[in-house]
Amino acid sequence: MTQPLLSIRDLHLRMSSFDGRAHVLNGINLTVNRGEIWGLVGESGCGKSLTGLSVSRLQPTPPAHYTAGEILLEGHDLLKLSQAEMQRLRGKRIGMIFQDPTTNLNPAFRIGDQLVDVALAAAERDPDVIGCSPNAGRRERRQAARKLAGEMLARVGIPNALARLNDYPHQFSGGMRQRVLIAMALIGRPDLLIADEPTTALDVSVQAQILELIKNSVKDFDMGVVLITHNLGVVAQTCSHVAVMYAGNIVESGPVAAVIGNPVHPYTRALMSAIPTRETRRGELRGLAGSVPNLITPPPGCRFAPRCQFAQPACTAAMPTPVSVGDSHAAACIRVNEMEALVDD
Ligand SMILES: Nc1ncnc2c1ncn2[C@@H]1O[C@H](COP(=O)(O)OP(=O)(O)OP(=O)(O)O)[C@@H](O)[C@H]1O
Repeated sequence: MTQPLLSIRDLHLRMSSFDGRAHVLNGINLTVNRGEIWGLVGESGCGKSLTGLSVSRLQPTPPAHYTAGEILLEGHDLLKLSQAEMQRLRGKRIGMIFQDPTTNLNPAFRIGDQLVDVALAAAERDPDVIGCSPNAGRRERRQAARKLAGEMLARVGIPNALARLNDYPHQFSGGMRQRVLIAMALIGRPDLLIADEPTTALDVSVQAQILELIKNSVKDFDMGVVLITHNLGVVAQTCSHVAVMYAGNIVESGPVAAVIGNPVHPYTRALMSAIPTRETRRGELRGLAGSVPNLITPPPGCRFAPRCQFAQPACTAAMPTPVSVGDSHAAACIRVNEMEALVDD
Protein backbone atom coordinates (compact mmCIF):
# COMPACT_ATOMS: atom_id res chain seq x y z
CA MET A 1 0.00 0.00 0.00
CA THR A 2 1.28 3.51 -0.81
CA GLN A 3 2.07 5.92 2.03
CA PRO A 4 -0.47 8.65 2.69
CA LEU A 5 0.79 12.07 1.65
CA LEU A 6 0.12 13.57 5.08
CA SER A 7 -0.63 11.67 8.22
CA ILE A 8 -1.14 13.56 11.49
CA ARG A 9 -1.18 11.11 14.35
CA ASP A 10 -2.40 11.85 17.87
CA LEU A 11 -1.02 15.40 17.80
CA HIS A 12 -1.10 17.28 21.10
CA LEU A 13 -0.14 20.95 21.24
CA ARG A 14 0.03 23.03 24.39
CA MET A 15 0.19 26.82 24.55
CA SER A 16 1.52 28.64 27.58
CA SER A 17 0.35 32.10 28.57
CA PHE A 18 0.21 34.20 31.77
CA ASP A 19 -3.17 32.60 32.51
CA GLY A 20 -1.84 29.03 32.32
CA ARG A 21 -1.40 26.18 29.85
CA ALA A 22 -4.04 25.56 27.21
CA HIS A 23 -4.34 22.21 25.46
CA VAL A 24 -5.18 23.69 22.09
CA LEU A 25 -4.71 20.51 20.03
CA ASN A 26 -5.81 17.45 21.90
CA GLY A 27 -5.06 14.30 19.89
CA ILE A 28 -5.57 15.30 16.24
CA ASN A 29 -5.65 12.48 13.68
CA LEU A 30 -5.91 13.34 9.99
CA THR A 31 -4.81 11.55 6.82
CA VAL A 32 -4.64 13.40 3.50
CA ASN A 33 -3.89 11.64 0.19
CA ARG A 34 -2.95 13.16 -3.15
CA GLY A 35 -6.04 14.30 -5.03
CA GLU A 36 -7.98 14.96 -1.81
CA ILE A 37 -9.09 18.36 -0.54
CA TRP A 38 -9.73 18.22 3.19
CA GLY A 39 -11.81 21.01 4.69
CA LEU A 40 -11.08 21.84 8.34
CA VAL A 41 -14.16 23.54 9.78
CA GLY A 42 -15.31 24.72 13.19
CA GLU A 43 -15.94 27.86 15.18
CA SER A 44 -13.26 30.42 15.91
CA GLY A 45 -10.66 29.17 18.39
CA CYS A 46 -11.15 25.43 17.70
CA GLY A 47 -7.56 24.92 16.52
CA LYS A 48 -7.94 24.92 12.73
CA SER A 49 -5.16 27.41 12.04
CA LEU A 50 -2.81 25.83 14.57
CA THR A 51 -3.31 22.47 12.87
CA GLY A 52 -2.36 24.04 9.50
CA LEU A 53 0.53 25.99 11.01
CA SER A 54 1.79 22.81 12.70
CA VAL A 55 2.09 21.06 9.33
CA SER A 56 4.14 23.95 7.96
CA ARG A 57 5.87 24.25 11.38
CA LEU A 58 5.03 27.96 11.57
CA GLN A 59 3.25 27.73 14.93
CA PRO A 60 4.29 30.44 17.40
CA THR A 61 7.28 29.13 19.43
CA PRO A 62 7.19 29.90 22.28
CA PRO A 63 4.46 29.55 23.50
CA ALA A 64 3.59 26.46 21.43
CA HIS A 65 4.92 23.11 22.63
CA TYR A 66 4.14 19.66 21.22
CA THR A 67 3.60 17.14 23.98
CA ALA A 68 2.88 14.12 21.77
CA GLY A 69 2.20 12.99 18.23
CA GLU A 70 3.65 12.88 14.74
CA ILE A 71 3.15 14.80 11.50
CA LEU A 72 4.27 12.44 8.74
CA LEU A 73 4.84 13.74 5.21
CA GLU A 74 5.13 10.57 3.13
CA GLY A 75 6.40 8.79 6.21
CA HIS A 76 8.90 11.41 7.44
CA ASP A 77 8.09 13.07 10.75
CA LEU A 78 8.13 16.85 10.26
CA LEU A 79 8.31 17.40 14.02
CA LYS A 80 11.79 15.84 14.01
CA LEU A 81 13.17 18.26 11.41
CA SER A 82 15.22 21.34 12.27
CA GLN A 83 13.86 24.73 11.15
CA ALA A 84 16.58 24.81 8.44
CA GLU A 85 15.43 21.42 7.09
CA MET A 86 11.82 22.56 7.35
CA GLN A 87 12.65 25.74 5.45
CA ARG A 88 13.80 23.57 2.54
CA LEU A 89 10.41 21.81 2.44
CA ARG A 90 8.33 24.98 2.52
CA GLY A 91 7.57 26.28 -0.94
CA LYS A 92 8.83 23.05 -2.52
CA ARG A 93 6.92 20.24 -0.82
CA ILE A 94 4.48 22.31 1.23
CA GLY A 95 2.82 25.41 -0.25
CA MET A 96 0.83 27.85 1.85
CA ILE A 97 -1.87 30.45 1.19
CA PHE A 98 -3.17 32.72 3.92
CA GLN A 99 -6.26 34.83 4.36
CA ASP A 100 -5.12 38.34 3.56
CA PRO A 101 -3.57 38.71 0.11
CA THR A 102 -2.54 42.30 0.89
CA THR A 103 -0.21 41.62 3.78
CA ASN A 104 1.40 38.56 2.20
CA LEU A 105 2.90 40.37 -0.78
CA ASN A 106 5.72 42.87 -0.41
CA PRO A 107 4.35 46.24 -1.64
CA ALA A 108 7.85 47.47 -2.55
CA PHE A 109 8.69 44.78 -5.12
CA ARG A 110 7.26 43.98 -8.52
CA ILE A 111 5.06 40.85 -8.67
CA GLY A 112 7.45 39.26 -11.20
CA ASP A 113 10.49 39.70 -8.93
CA GLN A 114 8.62 38.18 -5.98
CA LEU A 115 7.58 35.15 -8.06
CA VAL A 116 11.09 34.78 -9.52
CA ASP A 117 12.65 34.76 -6.02
CA VAL A 118 10.32 31.97 -4.90
CA ALA A 119 10.96 29.97 -8.09
CA LEU A 120 14.76 30.32 -7.72
CA ALA A 121 14.61 29.25 -4.06
CA ALA A 122 12.54 26.19 -5.04
CA ALA A 123 14.98 25.47 -7.91
CA GLU A 124 17.89 25.35 -5.47
CA ARG A 125 16.25 22.30 -3.96
CA ASP A 126 15.00 20.91 -7.29
CA PRO A 127 16.49 22.33 -10.54
CA ASP A 128 13.59 20.76 -12.50
CA VAL A 129 11.27 23.44 -11.12
CA ILE A 130 12.62 26.03 -13.56
CA GLY A 131 13.83 23.44 -16.07
CA CYS A 132 17.38 24.80 -16.04
CA SER A 133 20.64 23.06 -15.15
CA PRO A 134 22.05 23.96 -11.70
CA ASN A 135 25.33 24.78 -13.50
CA ALA A 136 23.66 27.41 -15.70
CA GLY A 137 24.66 31.05 -15.15
CA ARG A 138 22.73 33.42 -12.91
CA ARG A 139 21.26 35.32 -15.86
CA GLU A 140 20.04 32.15 -17.58
CA ARG A 141 18.47 30.87 -14.35
CA ARG A 142 16.68 34.18 -13.75
CA GLN A 143 15.35 34.14 -17.33
CA ALA A 144 14.03 30.59 -16.89
CA ALA A 145 12.44 31.54 -13.52
CA ARG A 146 10.81 34.61 -15.10
CA LYS A 147 9.40 32.51 -17.93
CA LEU A 148 7.91 30.14 -15.35
CA ALA A 149 6.55 33.10 -13.34
CA GLY A 150 4.71 34.34 -16.46
CA GLU A 151 3.33 30.86 -17.14
CA MET A 152 2.12 30.49 -13.54
CA LEU A 153 0.41 33.89 -13.58
CA ALA A 154 -1.35 32.95 -16.81
CA ARG A 155 -2.32 29.60 -15.32
CA VAL A 156 -4.03 31.20 -12.32
CA GLY A 157 -6.04 33.36 -14.69
CA ILE A 158 -4.23 36.72 -14.76
CA PRO A 159 -4.82 38.21 -18.22
CA ASN A 160 -1.81 39.63 -20.06
CA ALA A 161 0.40 37.77 -17.57
CA LEU A 162 3.84 38.57 -19.00
CA ALA A 163 3.25 42.32 -18.93
CA ARG A 164 1.75 42.17 -15.43
CA LEU A 165 4.97 40.70 -14.03
CA ASN A 166 6.23 44.30 -14.05
CA ASP A 167 3.37 45.58 -11.86
CA TYR A 168 3.41 46.20 -8.11
CA PRO A 169 0.88 44.55 -5.73
CA HIS A 170 -1.19 47.76 -5.39
CA GLN A 171 -1.93 47.57 -9.13
CA PHE A 172 -3.88 44.31 -8.57
CA SER A 173 -7.38 43.86 -7.08
CA GLY A 174 -7.86 41.68 -3.95
CA GLY A 175 -8.94 38.67 -6.04
CA MET A 176 -5.98 39.13 -8.39
CA ARG A 177 -3.57 39.37 -5.44
CA GLN A 178 -4.95 36.12 -4.07
CA ARG A 179 -4.36 34.53 -7.50
CA VAL A 180 -0.77 35.81 -7.37
CA LEU A 181 -0.34 34.19 -3.95
CA ILE A 182 -1.73 30.93 -5.30
CA ALA A 183 0.76 31.16 -8.19
CA MET A 184 3.49 31.77 -5.61
CA ALA A 185 2.38 28.77 -3.53
CA LEU A 186 2.25 26.51 -6.61
CA ILE A 187 5.38 27.67 -8.42
CA GLY A 188 7.60 25.21 -6.51
CA ARG A 189 5.14 22.38 -7.42
CA PRO A 190 4.29 21.43 -3.82
CA ASP A 191 2.89 18.04 -2.88
CA LEU A 192 0.70 19.54 -0.18
CA LEU A 193 -1.08 22.90 -0.08
CA ILE A 194 -2.27 24.46 3.20
CA ALA A 195 -4.85 27.17 2.50
CA ASP A 196 -6.00 29.09 5.59
CA GLU A 197 -9.24 30.99 4.89
CA PRO A 198 -8.04 31.82 1.35
CA THR A 199 -11.31 33.44 0.27
CA THR A 200 -12.59 35.12 3.44
CA ALA A 201 -11.31 38.57 2.43
CA LEU A 202 -12.80 38.34 -1.09
CA ASP A 203 -16.24 39.09 -2.50
CA VAL A 204 -18.51 36.16 -3.26
CA SER A 205 -18.05 35.98 -7.05
CA VAL A 206 -14.25 36.08 -6.70
CA GLN A 207 -14.44 33.48 -3.90
CA ALA A 208 -16.02 30.97 -6.28
CA GLN A 209 -13.29 31.54 -8.90
CA ILE A 210 -10.49 31.09 -6.35
CA LEU A 211 -12.04 27.88 -5.00
CA GLU A 212 -12.39 26.56 -8.56
CA LEU A 213 -8.74 27.42 -9.15
CA ILE A 214 -7.68 25.44 -6.05
CA LYS A 215 -9.80 22.49 -7.22
CA ASN A 216 -8.24 22.52 -10.69
CA SER A 217 -4.72 22.86 -9.25
CA VAL A 218 -5.21 19.64 -7.27
CA LYS A 219 -5.74 17.79 -10.54
CA ASP A 220 -2.96 19.63 -12.42
CA PHE A 221 -0.32 19.19 -9.71
CA ASP A 222 -1.50 15.87 -8.19
CA MET A 223 -1.27 17.32 -4.70
CA GLY A 224 -3.30 17.14 -1.49
CA VAL A 225 -4.92 20.19 0.11
CA VAL A 226 -5.92 21.18 3.64
CA LEU A 227 -8.44 24.03 3.33
CA ILE A 228 -9.21 25.86 6.57
CA THR A 229 -12.55 27.63 6.64
CA HIS A 230 -15.47 28.69 8.84
CA ASN A 231 -17.84 28.09 6.00
CA LEU A 232 -19.57 24.75 5.44
CA GLY A 233 -20.82 26.08 2.08
CA VAL A 234 -17.18 26.43 0.94
CA VAL A 235 -16.55 22.85 2.09
CA ALA A 236 -19.58 21.51 0.20
CA GLN A 237 -18.52 23.35 -2.95
CA THR A 238 -14.80 22.56 -2.88
CA CYS A 239 -13.72 19.68 -0.66
CA SER A 240 -13.69 15.92 -1.11
CA HIS A 241 -13.41 15.34 2.66
CA VAL A 242 -14.07 17.29 5.83
CA ALA A 243 -12.87 17.24 9.44
CA VAL A 244 -15.05 19.14 11.92
CA MET A 245 -13.04 20.57 14.82
CA TYR A 246 -14.26 21.52 18.25
CA ALA A 247 -12.06 22.84 21.07
CA GLY A 248 -8.86 21.16 19.85
CA ASN A 249 -10.41 17.86 18.73
CA ILE A 250 -11.69 16.45 15.46
CA VAL A 251 -15.23 15.46 16.37
CA GLU A 252 -16.42 14.18 12.98
CA SER A 253 -14.63 13.41 9.74
CA GLY A 254 -15.13 11.68 6.41
CA PRO A 255 -16.12 12.20 2.80
CA VAL A 256 -18.04 15.46 2.32
CA ALA A 257 -21.13 13.71 0.93
CA ALA A 258 -21.34 11.50 4.04
CA VAL A 259 -20.61 14.16 6.69
CA ILE A 260 -22.71 16.94 5.19
CA GLY A 261 -25.39 14.57 3.87
CA ASN A 262 -25.68 12.68 7.14
CA PRO A 263 -23.99 14.52 10.03
CA VAL A 264 -24.04 12.42 13.19
CA HIS A 265 -22.08 14.43 15.77
CA PRO A 266 -24.32 16.90 17.65
CA TYR A 267 -21.75 19.67 17.01
CA THR A 268 -21.76 19.10 13.23
CA ARG A 269 -25.56 19.01 13.29
CA ALA A 270 -25.64 22.28 15.26
CA LEU A 271 -23.21 23.96 12.84
CA MET A 272 -25.34 22.87 9.91
CA SER A 273 -28.59 24.05 11.43
CA ALA A 274 -27.00 27.47 11.97
CA ILE A 275 -26.60 27.93 8.19
CA PRO A 276 -29.27 30.24 6.77
CA THR A 277 -31.28 28.65 3.95
CA ARG A 278 -33.86 29.98 1.52
CA GLU A 279 -36.54 28.60 3.85
CA THR A 280 -35.14 30.35 6.94
CA ARG A 281 -37.53 33.15 7.82
CA ARG A 282 -36.73 36.20 9.90
CA GLY A 283 -36.32 35.19 13.56
CA GLU A 284 -36.12 31.47 12.80
CA LEU A 285 -32.34 31.16 12.40
CA ARG A 286 -31.07 28.76 15.04
CA GLY A 287 -27.68 29.85 16.30
CA LEU A 288 -25.50 27.64 18.47
CA ALA A 289 -25.88 28.78 22.08
CA GLY A 290 -22.77 29.26 24.24
CA SER A 291 -19.17 29.42 23.12
CA VAL A 292 -16.04 27.32 22.74
CA PRO A 293 -14.72 26.54 26.28
CA ASN A 294 -11.63 28.01 27.84
CA LEU A 295 -8.91 25.51 26.87
CA ILE A 296 -6.86 26.15 30.03
CA THR A 297 -9.63 24.57 32.11
CA PRO A 298 -11.62 22.54 29.56
CA PRO A 299 -14.74 20.69 30.71
CA PRO A 300 -14.17 17.03 31.66
CA GLY A 301 -14.86 14.31 29.09
CA CYS A 302 -16.44 15.47 25.86
CA ARG A 303 -15.57 19.16 25.44
CA PHE A 304 -18.86 19.79 23.63
CA ALA A 305 -21.02 18.28 26.41
CA PRO A 306 -21.85 21.61 28.17
CA ARG A 307 -23.46 22.87 24.92
CA CYS A 308 -24.91 19.57 23.73
CA GLN A 309 -28.66 19.02 23.86
CA PHE A 310 -28.13 15.24 24.01
CA ALA A 311 -25.49 15.22 26.79
CA GLN A 312 -25.88 12.74 29.65
CA PRO A 313 -23.70 12.13 32.74
CA ALA A 314 -21.53 9.53 30.94
CA CYS A 315 -20.43 12.20 28.43
CA THR A 316 -18.36 13.95 31.09
CA ALA A 317 -16.61 10.77 32.27
CA ALA A 318 -14.04 10.46 29.48
CA MET A 319 -13.08 12.00 26.15
CA PRO A 320 -15.03 10.02 23.52
CA THR A 321 -13.00 8.16 20.91
CA PRO A 322 -14.06 8.23 17.23
CA VAL A 323 -16.62 5.58 16.26
CA SER A 324 -16.93 4.44 12.64
CA VAL A 325 -20.38 5.22 11.26
CA GLY A 326 -19.76 4.41 7.60
CA ASP A 327 -17.11 4.15 4.94
CA SER A 328 -14.25 6.37 6.28
CA HIS A 329 -16.89 8.37 8.22
CA ALA A 330 -16.30 8.61 11.99
CA ALA A 331 -17.62 10.69 14.89
CA ALA A 332 -16.39 11.07 18.47
CA CYS A 333 -19.63 10.84 20.45
CA ILE A 334 -20.79 8.06 22.77
CA ARG A 335 -24.41 8.51 21.61
CA VAL A 336 -23.64 8.37 17.93
CA ASN A 337 -25.56 5.14 17.32
CA GLU A 338 -28.66 6.56 19.04
CA MET A 339 -28.54 9.82 17.10
CA GLU A 340 -31.19 8.94 14.51
CA ALA A 341 -33.71 8.10 17.22
CA LEU A 342 -32.74 11.11 19.36
CA VAL A 343 -33.20 13.50 16.44
CA ASP A 344 -36.60 11.98 15.51
CA ASP A 345 -37.94 12.52 19.06
N1 LIG B 1 0.03 32.80 19.95
C1 LIG B 1 -0.88 32.25 20.75
N2 LIG B 1 -0.72 32.26 22.11
C2 LIG B 1 -1.61 31.69 22.93
N3 LIG B 1 -2.73 31.05 22.50
C3 LIG B 1 -2.95 31.01 21.18
C4 LIG B 1 -2.04 31.59 20.23
N4 LIG B 1 -2.52 31.37 18.97
C5 LIG B 1 -3.69 30.67 19.13
N5 LIG B 1 -3.95 30.47 20.45
C6 LIG B 1 -5.10 29.76 21.01
O1 LIG B 1 -5.20 28.49 20.39
C7 LIG B 1 -6.54 28.14 20.17
C8 LIG B 1 -6.73 27.73 18.74
O2 LIG B 1 -6.44 28.84 17.88
P1 LIG B 1 -6.56 28.76 16.29
O3 LIG B 1 -6.10 30.08 15.76
O4 LIG B 1 -5.88 27.54 15.78
O5 LIG B 1 -8.14 28.62 16.10
P2 LIG B 1 -8.99 28.68 14.76
O6 LIG B 1 -9.96 27.53 14.84
O7 LIG B 1 -8.11 28.71 13.57
O8 LIG B 1 -9.74 30.06 14.93
P3 LIG B 1 -10.04 31.18 13.82
O9 LIG B 1 -11.08 30.58 12.95
O10 LIG B 1 -10.53 32.34 14.62
O11 LIG B 1 -8.75 31.47 13.11
C9 LIG B 1 -7.39 29.34 20.57
O12 LIG B 1 -7.91 29.07 21.85
C10 LIG B 1 -6.40 30.46 20.62
O13 LIG B 1 -6.78 31.41 21.61
